[in-house]
This record gives sequence, structure tokens and C-alpha cells, in this order.
Amino acid sequence: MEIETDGLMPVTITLAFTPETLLAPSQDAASTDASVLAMESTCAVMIDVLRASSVMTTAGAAGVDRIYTTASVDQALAVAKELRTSVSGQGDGAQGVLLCGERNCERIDGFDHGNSPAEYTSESVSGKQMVMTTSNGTRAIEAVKHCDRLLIASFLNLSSVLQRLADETSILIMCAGTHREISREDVLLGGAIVERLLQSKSASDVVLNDQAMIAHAAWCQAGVSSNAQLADALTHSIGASNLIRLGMAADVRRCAELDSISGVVMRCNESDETCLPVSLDASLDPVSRFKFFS
Ligand SMILES: O=C(O)[C@H](CS(=O)(=O)O)OP(=O)(O)O
Repeated sequence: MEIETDGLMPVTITLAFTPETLLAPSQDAASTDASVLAMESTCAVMIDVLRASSVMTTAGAAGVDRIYTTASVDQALAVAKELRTSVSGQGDGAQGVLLCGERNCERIDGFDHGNSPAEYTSESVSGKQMVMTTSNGTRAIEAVKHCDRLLIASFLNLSSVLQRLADETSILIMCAGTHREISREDVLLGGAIVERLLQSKSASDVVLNDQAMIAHAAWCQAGVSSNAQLADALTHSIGASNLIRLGMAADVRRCAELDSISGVVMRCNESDETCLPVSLDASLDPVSRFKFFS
């Protein structure tokens, strides 16, 4: 049943701390079908602050042509092979397709780039196609593949993400977490998005699930009002501890540069409208393809 409040459609904001808290195991096929159907009319927002969504946003702003994401390394290799075959006729073959991503925070053997935003400069990615797989972020993208629209959010482009959400009435905020654990940095950004949405829409028209309410409370309680405070808040998380232990503290500070980028990476089709995953080849599963919209 459609509920209307003062003539306005209510806005539903569902937040999941990890893919597991979204996709609770169900024995009931009918309810699984219903949740897939509900996703179809929803705009998903994927968050992996440290570092997949910050890297995708940085690469987008640096002029990457397309980003293809896969959950596994094998899939990434297969997609890159297919892309390299299809672009080789245009003369830039292997050089135009970059394999990117990490396992255990480190660049994957044989890949061109790891998962540090600093690697994604216009010199290294402009005009190229990236095929990316990471431990948590690209897995979270898979979890929301049935959603009609999919945006990638980071603190780097928070205001641009909010602009894109202005007309949405069903929003699913998918936090990647870290190795199936809830991670504070993703919950904080989810809470910041909820806070801005509550400010921009009449609070009585917004329906939040419990995880969205908890994330909102965490963001408000963090009391962040500067990039330094944000970097400090991110530092006290599992994701940041892993990076700092490996000498990547600069990445944590970089991912806290609030609103330093204008534009959003969104899933897209050939005509550059947002859409569902695309089939590159009959032998490959459909793959999520993204483009930066400034
Ligand atoms: O390298 C990263 O940023 C993490 C790796 S891990 O979870 O700390 O091993 O990957 P991401 O998918 O970007 O969270």
C-alpha cells in the first residue's frame, strides 16, 4: 500500500552495515523474491571509505573512461581479457585496460595498480578502462546488483552524492564493512548521508530502518567539523588500523578530504544512462560498469 504524507511520497532509507546484514539467509523463496523486487525500484549507494569507494571516486575525477568491478580475481582477469580483445582493434589493446585492486590491502600480483587513491592520477588513468576487484567494496557492489541505480559514495564527494539523491524516494545505503565485520568509517559516512537527507527532506516523510538510525546516531555523536577531526574519527576503525599497520596512514588522511571532489561514479550503460550490469560476452556473468558523472 502506498502511504502519502501531506501529498508527498515518503522517503525510505534502508542502511546495511555489511552485505550480510542486508542479505540475511532466508529459507523462504517468496520473501527472497520480494526483496529482489523491492531492490528494483531502489537507488543503492555503496560505501567503502577505506578504500574502494574513495579510489573509484578519485579515478573518476582523474578522467578514467569506465570502471568495471568484479567480486573475484578470476572474474577480473576474464573481464580484462575480454576488454583487451575488444579494444585491440582500436590500437591501444593492453595499455588501455588496467587491472586494479587488492587482497589483504596489497596490490594483487600481476595487477597494474593497488587500492591507494594516490595511484589514481590523471597521468595513470585518464581515458583508460579499469577492471577492479577488492576485498570488501566490489563484493558490496555485487550485493546490490539488482538495484535500478547504483552510486558510489565517499567522504571525498559527499555533497555531490546528496545532489544525486535529491529526487530518490527509496534509498539503500550499502556499507561494505571489513571482512564481514561492521566498520566504523563506513557507518560514519552512512550516518552523514542520513543526516543530510533528514535535513533536506521533511523529517516526518522519512522512514529509517534501525541500522540507518544507529549510523545516524554514530555520525552525530562523532561531532566532526573539520577534515582533521574526520581523519581522526576514521583512524579509530578496523579498516584504518590495517592500513596504518602496513604504512598507509596517508591513505586514511586522503580519504578524509571532505568534498574535495565534485561528481559521482555511477553504474551506466553504453548510452551513459544508469542501468543494470551489462553482458560483455556470453561466457561471462553480467558485470557492473561505472562512469564518473561531474
Ligand atoms: O585495501 C583496502 O582498502 C581494503 C582491504 S582490507 O579489507 O583491509 O583487506 O579493501 P576494500 O575492499 O577497499 O575495503
